Amino acid sequence: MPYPYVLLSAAVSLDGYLDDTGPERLLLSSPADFDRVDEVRASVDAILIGAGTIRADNPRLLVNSPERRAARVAAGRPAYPLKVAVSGSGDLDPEAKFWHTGGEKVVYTTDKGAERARRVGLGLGGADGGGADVDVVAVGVGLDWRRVLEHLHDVRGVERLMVEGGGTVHTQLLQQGLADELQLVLAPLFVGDPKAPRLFGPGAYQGGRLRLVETRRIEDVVLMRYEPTAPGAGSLPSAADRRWLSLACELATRCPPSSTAFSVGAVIVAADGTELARGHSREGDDPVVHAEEAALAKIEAGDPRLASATVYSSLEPCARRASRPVPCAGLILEAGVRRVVTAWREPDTFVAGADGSGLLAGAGVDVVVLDEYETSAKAPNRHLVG
Ligand SMILES: NC(=O)C1=CN([C@@H]2O[C@H](COP(=O)(O)OP(=O)(O)OC[C@H]3O[C@@H](n4cnc5c(N)ncnc54)[C@H](OP(=O)(O)O)[C@@H]3O)[C@@H](O)[C@H]2O)C=CC1
Ligand SMILES: Nc1c(N[C@@H]2O[C@H](COP(=O)(O)O)[C@@H](O)[C@H]2O)[nH]c(=O)[nH]c1=O
Repeated sequence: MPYPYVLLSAAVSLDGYLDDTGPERLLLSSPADFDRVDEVRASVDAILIGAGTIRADNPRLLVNSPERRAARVAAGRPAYPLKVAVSGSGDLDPEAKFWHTGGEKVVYTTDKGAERARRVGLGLGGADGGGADVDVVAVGVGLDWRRVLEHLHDVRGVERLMVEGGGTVHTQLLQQGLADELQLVLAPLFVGDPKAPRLFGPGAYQGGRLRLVETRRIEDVVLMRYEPTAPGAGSLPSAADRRWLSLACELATRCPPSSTAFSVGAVIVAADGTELARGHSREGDDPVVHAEEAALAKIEAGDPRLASATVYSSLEPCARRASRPVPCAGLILEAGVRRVVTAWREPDTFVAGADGSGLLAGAGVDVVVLDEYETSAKAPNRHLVG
């Protein structure tokens, strides 16, 4: 199920705090950085915050620039992005500015939280009750982030989601592998108060390093943009899974053309997000080598990282082949890899009933098919499959 692209945005002090404990919101960004944040807001379909930030900051979360709002409208979009809040308790002040400014609003909350929110007038559609255009979505006894993202994508049409904190929300989205990008601004000041909120709390983060994609000086602050790299676990896809699979699809376009074989790309990634190898069909001087085979051949047999690695392949690994004794599904099993992410199930073009995914799953491998990448995986094979 596709999710929106999730962009986490925050500003922190040199000692890692999001705010101080005073009554006013701490301004960490510089004026030009606040303008950059406004630009990012104008580029997204929705902005999400946790109820803690509504209670602490009473934010409006608007696109402040009239020019940017006009450009959105000219492009057929609403002037303001959808505003999204999450709350377990439903302890939401109906007078908060969040509900009375900007465009549409939605709050995801528990069944009990929804009752409480409705008791104070949210979601009732009253002209002056604060519920005017707030959609209160009850999600059951607990809030499952995947369900929230799915709902935002499928029901509200959100393709790009900006998350503006606070720390509780950022921590969960990062730890659950649901963040596509982190935009972090480092401000040259200290908070020094251990009671102040931190950006990231304790818990299980991805091992290894995130990918640094950009640094930018903006007046006296520095913007750093990172992408998480760690594969998901088991059948649950992570945001990084999508990025790696997208790379596999891109590698497929580099294959020497053929009218008798598919063009496929593959990447093998360790559990901590380190790329171990990549390959594509017919690479080097080998006219029959497959992508997964080419990638696996670059890793020493018995490499201890293989047991917890993920193989990304634009087309599912082959189950049978004439040109080699062992098909790619077999090579993956021999290598001890236990997780495969693919975009496209093999059609009957060359081998009838090929079921590499079934073969792998039958041997206990987690096979994840992200069919939203199928079109991209097929692109270099259009002459074969139409
Ligand atoms: N410098 C910056 O860039 C930013 C700073 N901030 C600062 O961060 C602070 C607030 O951070 P924090 O207190 O962590 O609050 P958050 O904004 O992260 O909100 C946390 C609340 O969101 C709800 N929530 C989050 N996850 C779940 C879940 N899985 N299930 C149910 N409910 C959930 C809960 O609401 P409930 O309690 O209603 O159940 C929870 O208490 C403020 O001081 C603010 O100024 C905030 C954003 C950006
Ligand atoms: N303090 C702080 C941020 N705080 C974020 O901005 C929100 C308020 O926005 P607005 O309603 O437009 O005033 C606030 O609730 C929180 O999400 N953001 C940043 O980029 N840099 C900062 O220094």
